Amino acid sequence: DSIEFGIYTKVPEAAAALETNNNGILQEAIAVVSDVVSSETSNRTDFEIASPLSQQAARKYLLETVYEEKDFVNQDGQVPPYWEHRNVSNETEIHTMGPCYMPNEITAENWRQLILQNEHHDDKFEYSDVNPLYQDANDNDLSNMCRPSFVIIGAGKTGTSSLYQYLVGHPKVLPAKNKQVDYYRYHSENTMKWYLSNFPRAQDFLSSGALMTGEASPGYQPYPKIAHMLGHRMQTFANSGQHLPKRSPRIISIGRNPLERSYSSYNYNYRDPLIKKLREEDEKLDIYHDDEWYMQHRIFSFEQMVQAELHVLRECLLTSLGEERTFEVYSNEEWAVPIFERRRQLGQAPLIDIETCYGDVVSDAIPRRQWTQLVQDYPEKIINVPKLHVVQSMVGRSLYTLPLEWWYELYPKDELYLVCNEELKHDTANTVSKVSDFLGLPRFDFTEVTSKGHYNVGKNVGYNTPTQMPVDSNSPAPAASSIPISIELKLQYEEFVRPFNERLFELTGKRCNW
Ligand SMILES: Nc1ncnc2c1ncn2[C@@H]1O[C@H](COP(=O)(O)OS(=O)(=O)O)[C@@H](OP(=O)(O)O)[C@H]1O
Repeated sequence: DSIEFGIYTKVPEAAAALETNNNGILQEAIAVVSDVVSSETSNRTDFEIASPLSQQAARKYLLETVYEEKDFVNQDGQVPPYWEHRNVSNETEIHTMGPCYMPNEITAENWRQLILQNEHHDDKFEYSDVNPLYQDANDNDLSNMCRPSFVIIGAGKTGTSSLYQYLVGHPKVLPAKNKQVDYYRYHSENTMKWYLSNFPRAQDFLSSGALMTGEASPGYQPYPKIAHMLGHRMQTFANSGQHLPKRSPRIISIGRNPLERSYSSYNYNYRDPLIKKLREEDEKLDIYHDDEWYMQHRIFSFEQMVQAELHVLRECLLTSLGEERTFEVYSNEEWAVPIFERRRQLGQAPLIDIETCYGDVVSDAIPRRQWTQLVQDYPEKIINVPKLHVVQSMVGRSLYTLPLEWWYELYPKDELYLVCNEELKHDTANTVSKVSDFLGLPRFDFTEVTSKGHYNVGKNVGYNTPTQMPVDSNSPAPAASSIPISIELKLQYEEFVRPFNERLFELTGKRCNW
């Protein structure tokens, strides 16, 4: 009775609908007025509780309880990813749940409950529980799950952990289960459902009023196939029966002084874990050596490794070898061939997959051609480490433009953003603010968040357990001048990387101080 009272008094069209038996309009009307009705009577009927909630009504609730219109368009007129939605008549409207798939069979009552239940959340977000081994998980049902709105793709050792921690410090950004989900790099055989289970759920968005979540996996950037797969999968699953906008997340990349990045990677991916491992083995035999001893006897120096790699890269990139090998690898990729062709016609630099430069395994002892001489000259030194692909490309991963040229081919230019590590270091809060503006987030003062410190500094090992270092403690990263490399080799290195830096600045329209 109370429902009918509401309809007849508040929505005259519904009365007409009832008379003509037009059930569709009636349902809509019921949903729209149900909150008015519920405030008028505490005795709601079962009929109302079970009525399906229309998108329009759901949005109305959201705006009354969780969001404000101004959340959906920031001070620069930017809309956070996935919140903009064009309806059938091509008018822009806000999508009901932005990056999230609507909970299944949502009714007026359980929608209200979702919001109410979570009103007093305590920053602990829930993540769905999807077993990665369960390959048949039904990707058609992604209800309740939410997509990342940004992905920090790299480069490794440029400050990705810090930038991620700073961004999730924004009150409207929720963290992923781990900073580094690595889905497209190490788990791409898993379902999309598994990937999304690494992000907070629709309930968490509703309870906190968040606008987005995201992740940071520096293993994505170097690989052209990941550049393609990420966009392709996100768009394929965009609709999943719910007509979400067919968009990809925004892509963020950080560049850092190339030599400093190489040195950070040398320490983190090679020297430190290797010393740790060798020392553990020696300790079992009651032997103790200091770091210097290991550096002298068991570990290749930074200088030696840079020299070996530079040799291979010159051979590959200063000739047409890299181009030819890349073409060979990608000539069967449907998505890549037209890009090659178009660039050729426009006279643009050919795309290169730098991984093709390093060649195959030579033997058990020599995992890559570039180290042949080194391993023969110093047989007691060790080159095989667990993250060998990172070590083999210590210089290569500082040639940021090579992979990014692929990403820029595959994503709209205004959905990609380059951060300079040096700006992140010296003008931290401002730099994070600019990234936040790019993401369409409402303006927020990051000073308190960024002053907590630097993450994943120096000797920290483990991508998912960032160490935090106060910003005012001694600056973590060594200045380029204290990197153990001869002046001659440093000059060679710098001369080699310079044209690639320039290409990067031109590509991105942004110049860093190196
Ligand atoms: N705020 C800020 N500004 C500039 N630089 C910073 C910042 N925070 C961390 N760092 C330095 O970044 C290095 C770690 O980078 P990542 O977190 O991307 O590493 S990882 O690839 O995820 O392991 C690591 O470099 P090194 O210390 O030289 O190894 C950090 O010291």
